[in-house]
Amino acid sequence: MNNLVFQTDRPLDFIAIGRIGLDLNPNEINRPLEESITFTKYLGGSPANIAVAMAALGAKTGFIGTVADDAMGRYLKGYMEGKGIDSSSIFTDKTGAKTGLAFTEIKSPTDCNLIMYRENAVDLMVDICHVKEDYIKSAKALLISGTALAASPSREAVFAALDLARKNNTVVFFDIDYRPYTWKSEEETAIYYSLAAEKCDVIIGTREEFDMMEMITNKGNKDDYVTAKKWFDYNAKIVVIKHGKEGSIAYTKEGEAITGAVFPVVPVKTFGAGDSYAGAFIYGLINGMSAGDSMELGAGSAAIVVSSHSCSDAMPTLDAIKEFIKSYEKKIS
Ligand SMILES: Nc1ncnc2c1ncn2[C@@H]1O[C@H](COP(=O)(O)OP(=O)(O)O)[C@@H](O)[C@H]1O
Ligand SMILES: O=C(O)C[C@@H](O)[C@H](O)C(=O)COP(=O)(O)O
Repeated sequence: MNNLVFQTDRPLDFIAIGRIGLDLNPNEINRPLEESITFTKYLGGSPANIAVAMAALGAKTGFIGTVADDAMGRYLKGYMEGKGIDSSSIFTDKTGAKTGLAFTEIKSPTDCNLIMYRENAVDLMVDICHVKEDYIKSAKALLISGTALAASPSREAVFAALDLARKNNTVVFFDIDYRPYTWKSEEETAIYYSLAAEKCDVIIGTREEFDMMEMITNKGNKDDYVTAKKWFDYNAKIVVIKHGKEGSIAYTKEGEAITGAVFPVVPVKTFGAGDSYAGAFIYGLINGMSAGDSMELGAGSAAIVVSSHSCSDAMPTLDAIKEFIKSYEKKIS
């Protein structure tokens, strides 16, 4: 049981809107990117990764977004379809915009960086006309992620999706997903993030992401509870603040503070922790699990994904997460 109300009579469990792009992960790891020679291409983009995570767990999943009118766009749409994700709202852009690229650098298990190529990024071409009320209404939950607020027309499309979700009792999750690329300034980011967060039921972000979002209204605050409480005065029912390998804490509007489980591992790379955590956490909540149990599922999924070379390709099934948690607990007992 948790404090969210999901409409049970919906054909889809979950829809995400926003970024879908490519991750190019070096095959020669534990060295600077300058020394990496070959790369493996994976589907990437935080909301797309979360959609893949949900589908791997068995959720009926859809996606709203735009892909390039070329081989990379076809690859990404085809990949989603291959995972059983409904692609009826994945549109092919005709303006010549290109797929956003994320080159990951895996210097060591804990020192990882990202270079994003996002000039004229096609994922930011998602437009209000791509957001259909019937589609939003067909799902129990909608996920928006912050980077889609960085520019028009994507910004307006996300706000339209938010309003339609609220009108139709589709529960809205907000993954802050702060990526400095494509934003003009930190102040601009904080303002649009806050306007979106006010409308959301569940907000998920790292401590640093909340610091960014609240830089105008809660400047200098480092207290997780003060952070969470601000959003309960609007529409939030759960606020999750992530602290990397130290774990996470969730606050509920009813006054609970839940410390999330964490299954520390020596990772291959740090990427993908947030997206896999979000996917399994949301899956748990939609399936009636408590916030604490959902956080445990998220932490198990994240431990598996950081131990793998990719994000999207490594998203685990429910059985794989349960098996991982069982064997982890056996190992440390
Ligand atoms: N080295 C690690 N070992 C095991 N679990 C991890 C590790 N790093 C992160 N996680 C899990 O992933 C969750 C989200 O990670 P975090 O790094 O805070 O998110 P993000 O990737 O969005 O920055 C954490 O709460 C934790 O459960
Ligand atoms: O979101 C992107 O465009 C890049 C991702 O695909 C990337 O792999 C990544 O950084 C995952 O983010 P995280 O889960 O928050 O670590």
